[in-house]
Amino acid sequence: MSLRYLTAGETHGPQLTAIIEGMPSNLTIDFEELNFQLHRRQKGYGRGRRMQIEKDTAQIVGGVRHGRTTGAPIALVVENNDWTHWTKIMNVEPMEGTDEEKRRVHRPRPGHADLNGGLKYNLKDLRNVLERSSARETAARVAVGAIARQFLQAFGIKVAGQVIRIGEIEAPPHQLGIDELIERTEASSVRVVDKDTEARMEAYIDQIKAEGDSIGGIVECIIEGVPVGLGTYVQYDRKLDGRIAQAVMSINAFKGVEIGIGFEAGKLRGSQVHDEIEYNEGTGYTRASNRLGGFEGGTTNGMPIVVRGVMKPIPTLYKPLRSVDIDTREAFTAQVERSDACAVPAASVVMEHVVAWEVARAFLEKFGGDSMEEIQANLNHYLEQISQY
Ligand SMILES: Cc1cc2nc3c(=O)[nH]c(=O)nc-3n(C[C@H](O)[C@H](O)[C@H](O)COP(=O)(O)O)c2cc1C
Ligand SMILES: C=C(O[C@@H]1CC(C(=O)O)=C[C@@H](OP(=O)(O)O)[C@H]1O)C(=O)O
Repeated sequence: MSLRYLTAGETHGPQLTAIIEGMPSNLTIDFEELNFQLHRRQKGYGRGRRMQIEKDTAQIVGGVRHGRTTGAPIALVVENNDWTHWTKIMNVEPMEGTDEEKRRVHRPRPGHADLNGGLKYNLKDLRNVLERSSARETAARVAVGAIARQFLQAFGIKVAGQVIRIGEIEAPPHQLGIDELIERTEASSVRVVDKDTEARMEAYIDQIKAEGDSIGGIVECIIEGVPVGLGTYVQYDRKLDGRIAQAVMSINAFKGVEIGIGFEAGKLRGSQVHDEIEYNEGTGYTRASNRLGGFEGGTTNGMPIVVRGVMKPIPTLYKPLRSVDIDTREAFTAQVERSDACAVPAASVVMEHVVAWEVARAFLEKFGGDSMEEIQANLNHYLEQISQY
């Protein structure tokens, strides 16, 4: 059985819940680090008022004893502080003439899941769609991914993320190593490495917000220290680049994904794209460059995994777009719900965690075992084998 998880919970309900199955025993859980990852997801310039209400922390309510995993399913919970303000709206049926009726959502927002969800599940209060389609759910996914991240870290694998673009403003390229990248992006309100870009992005987000509009961008995730041989070319659904692409596309508002130079590859010649193979005593086989972002044949090649994702602008607009009222079928502007103007920095943290999860899953498939010790022994054996190759 491979590693898997499910989440449940509504954005204005009491809590988000996740169950992880397949984590080996004897992984030490650093609770402070887990909560730090949740905190990172809440930050970022352009977020709305909700992030001032929430102070996300995960409670682990199953599968961990004395700070270590036991091999049993891990259950975790992230409470919604906002629930106290929403209890009545969430619990009382919105009947005509009541206060709750005023909070019923019936003018779907273009770009959000409202109308599709209403039609598909036959729901006349689109709040039932909004509650689950909200990116609040990504708090649970970051909590899950933070455990995967700790699993990877135990084998020397590091994860970083950065914002590459917000709307018209692109971050200039840099040559920083992963540790410095982590340090610099952590100190930035928009998760970029240089202060000038940060200031320009902040001013740009302010302007967009003042105009009642929203903005998206491009984010990048880098995973370093991954051994060669995760994923495989032998079956379509075991290709790790494909699984990572699915994970990235599953993040709310993501409309595209690329690995390495991605779409650029369509413009260049083979000689400008493929990474030449070298052999060094000590480190073994390596590549002279990493344009293919760590993958050939759906399999890791030992170079850092580099993934980019594009996030569309936030659908809820304070200056709303045209829509149709589902009660009357008459043209109306879309409903305005409290909203972020830009969540690209937060989305970069989400991306780190969904990618880390997929890499951890592939790592366990390759070096499978029920305890951390067994997996370490399998890894050591494999590393010895490839050093002889
Ligand atoms: C971190 C994050 C925060 C988001 N915040 C908002 C928001 O405040 N308002 C909104 O309308 N959409 C927000 N979104 C986007 C919607 O959740 C998303 O567009 C919606 O679920 C529809 O799914 P789709 O865009 O993937 O098709 C956010 C997305 C992410 C990743
Ligand atoms: C709650 C989060 O993001 C929410 C994502 C979201 C959406 O429509 O996706 C809409 C907003 O919800 P609310 O109306 O409650 O403010 C965001 O705040 C979060 O990221 O934790």
